[in-house]
Amino acid sequence: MSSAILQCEQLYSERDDRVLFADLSFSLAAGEILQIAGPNGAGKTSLLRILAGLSSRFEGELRWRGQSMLHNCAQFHRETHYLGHGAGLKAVLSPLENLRWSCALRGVSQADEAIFGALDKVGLSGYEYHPCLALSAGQQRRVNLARLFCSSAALWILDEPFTAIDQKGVAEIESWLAEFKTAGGMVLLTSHQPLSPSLGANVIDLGAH
Ligand SMILES: Nc1ncnc2c1ncn2[C@@H]1O[C@H](COP(=O)(O)OP(=O)(O)OP(=O)(O)O)[C@@H](O)[C@H]1O
Repeated sequence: MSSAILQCEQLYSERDDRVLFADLSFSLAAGEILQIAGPNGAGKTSLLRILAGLSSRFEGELRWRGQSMLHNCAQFHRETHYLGHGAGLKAVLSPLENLRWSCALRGVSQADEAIFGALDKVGLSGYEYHPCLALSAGQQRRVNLARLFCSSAALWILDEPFTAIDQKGVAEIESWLAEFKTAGGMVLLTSHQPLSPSLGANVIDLGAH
């Protein structure tokens, strides 16, 4: 029996009569990281949005834990955390309020203590009560990333998680990916920069599809 938890088979998508990808198949098992690479406009965000359930512009088969997502997409979305390439924050709210709000939206009951812990982990200790509009682009991105530590998702879907992040921060994010992988988590991400070889990530280049 296959150990794959996420299976994507023969995916096809087009935009304005241009084929983004065709006959694209891949799978993810516990502890695997898959990087979707490719030039600007290749369809990386489109693919992640399809997987996150935000777009239905595709053909093909998606399965989660052996079942078609046509039948169990609710379970898939409960077990998945998607971070888009925008910061996805309410600018007038503080990091603490944003995280409380996103936990509530996901139906996760998370004590403020855990949210403070997540903000500390992403280097935002001391910024918990600042309005997000007063944070830098990189700090806003870190608030977004802190959401991952307030969820118990099995799969992280991350669109350009390194955007606006400083060099030390990139290494930190890679260490979080490594921790998550070691704990059996799965990661599907886009990035224009190569990942550290120590992560052992597989790569699919949409430019080649
Ligand atoms: N909202 C939209 N309306 C029309 N076309 C769109 C829209 N969003 C994306 N596209 C088109 O779909 C194609 C794929 O876009 P997508 O954002 O998936 O690429 P990408 O590989 O993520 O690019 P980048 O590296 O620049 O982020 C592009 O040609 C783009 O013009």
